[in-house]
Amino acid sequence: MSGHTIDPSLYRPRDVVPVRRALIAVSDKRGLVELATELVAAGVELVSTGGTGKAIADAGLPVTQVAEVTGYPEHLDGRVRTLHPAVHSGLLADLRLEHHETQLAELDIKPYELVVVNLYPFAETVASGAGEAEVVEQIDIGGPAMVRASAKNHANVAVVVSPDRYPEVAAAVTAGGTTLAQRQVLAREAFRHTASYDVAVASWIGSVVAPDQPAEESPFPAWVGGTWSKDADLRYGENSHQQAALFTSNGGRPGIAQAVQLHGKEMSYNNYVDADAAVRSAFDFDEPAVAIIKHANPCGIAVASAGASDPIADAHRRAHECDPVSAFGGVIAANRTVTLEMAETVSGIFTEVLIAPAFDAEALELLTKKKNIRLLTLPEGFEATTVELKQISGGMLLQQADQHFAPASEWTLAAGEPADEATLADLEFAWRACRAVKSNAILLASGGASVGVGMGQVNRVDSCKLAVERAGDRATGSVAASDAFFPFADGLQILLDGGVRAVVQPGGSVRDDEVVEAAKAAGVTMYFTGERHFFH
Ligand SMILES: NC(=O)c1ncn([C@@H]2O[C@H](COP(=O)(O)O)[C@@H](O)[C@H]2O)c1NC=O
Repeated sequence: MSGHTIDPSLYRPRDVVPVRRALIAVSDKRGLVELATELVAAGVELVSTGGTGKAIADAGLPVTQVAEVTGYPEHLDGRVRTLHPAVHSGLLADLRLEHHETQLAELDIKPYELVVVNLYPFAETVASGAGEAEVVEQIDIGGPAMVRASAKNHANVAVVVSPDRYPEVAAAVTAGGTTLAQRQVLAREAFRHTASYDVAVASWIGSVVAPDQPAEESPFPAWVGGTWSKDADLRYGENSHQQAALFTSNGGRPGIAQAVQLHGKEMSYNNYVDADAAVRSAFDFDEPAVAIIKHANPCGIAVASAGASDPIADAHRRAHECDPVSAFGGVIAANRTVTLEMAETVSGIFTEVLIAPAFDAEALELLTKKKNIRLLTLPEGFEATTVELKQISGGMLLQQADQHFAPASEWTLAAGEPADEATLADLEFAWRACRAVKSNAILLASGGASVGVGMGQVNRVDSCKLAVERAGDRATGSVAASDAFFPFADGLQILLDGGVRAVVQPGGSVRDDEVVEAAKAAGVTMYFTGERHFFH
């Protein structure tokens, strides 16, 4: 049977509801005694579950244990405590309806006007690495039931799921009661809370207890849930006629969305997109590295040179030298603390955003003098994304992030002499750096720094032309990486004509022979990696 239909004329209006009786069952006991003290002072009768009731009683305040209300002791190891009509009828009675009031009186059940509940720490227990049995016991049943019942009945009951709301609710109670508008907002918060909680439970059971397929068949469950909360409305989206907002994931890994802004104007939509690309690129390296991004593509990536006195400053200087024209107004990510020396260079260049794990105090002091730069630190616990999501109309695509990287030791020599150690290191740098460049990607590098980047072209020939043109004289003697194979020898020929001396690419084209012949004819070393790094 679906829900009852009630004649709308039967509802008696109810706005301010004075609070006489409150049900409190909280796992997180922060602020509990303060709240209980204010409620008791306002003449409210408190009913509580075991631990909550004990904490209130220990503070010397009067409280009734819920077992006295239900007539049943808390049993089955606490699985059944509040699941009883004496509780739930008191939460669900719609006192705008005369017959609900009558039925409640006939059953001798007293209504609640305030419910304060927070749930067992399910997500925290999962995160702690606890075993299945322990996690199962942290699936709160009675709590969500009370929260949902009270939120449904917000015409009569105020439901509080966060200690942040205690002061305002206590003030309302003391002032004579909660208003309908207040209860509506609390109900909204309550349903979002239980929805997020159930998504966490459903995700855990579908990934840990009963995966839809064995992990070797698919790491993706047949159902994916997630909830996000709005962190900020942004000034506009990609363009000024598009509205946009930043949402942070509830319970996901912290990333750019949780970055802490230390200085500068509000982050824009494009700033977030570029900061994400910058971090993706710079944090792909273990050694000190800097990436400079424009329109989601790197216009300079470098690692510190061996023996540099200030490695991160050195990496930045060399990343900037790749393409100073494009770096104007860029978004920079550094994978190490920003030093004063790096700050001195950055402060001379118009930069939109600089994001790093931290800033030295002198660096921060210098950079905060610049009005236009935004300075951000990455959140604690930041880790690169392992699963990527792309929205398409009617659905989304999920994929594992491109985290597999074949080192030089796994490559095959396809043409020319084996590269010496320094050249091999440069090729490995170029191969890694090019996977942060939108396809078709060609990246020329020298000494652990990009010197020419050809990105996002619809054919590889144009990417080769771009990379060589941007590198200018620096193309001569550089090494090149191509994110996917050369379908013909024409693109490679542009690199060879530009003076590139070693190339790394996946190989695998039906015309590999032609490509290899062109490299051999030019006396150039070429390695095949056997894997590609498309990035769209
Ligand atoms: N079983 C029940 O009927 C039940 N009723 C309330 N709880 C939870 O018990 C906790 C409070 O317990 P205590 O007051 O004992 O610390 C709250 O997180 C509340 O959501 C229950 N626990 C789990 O389902």
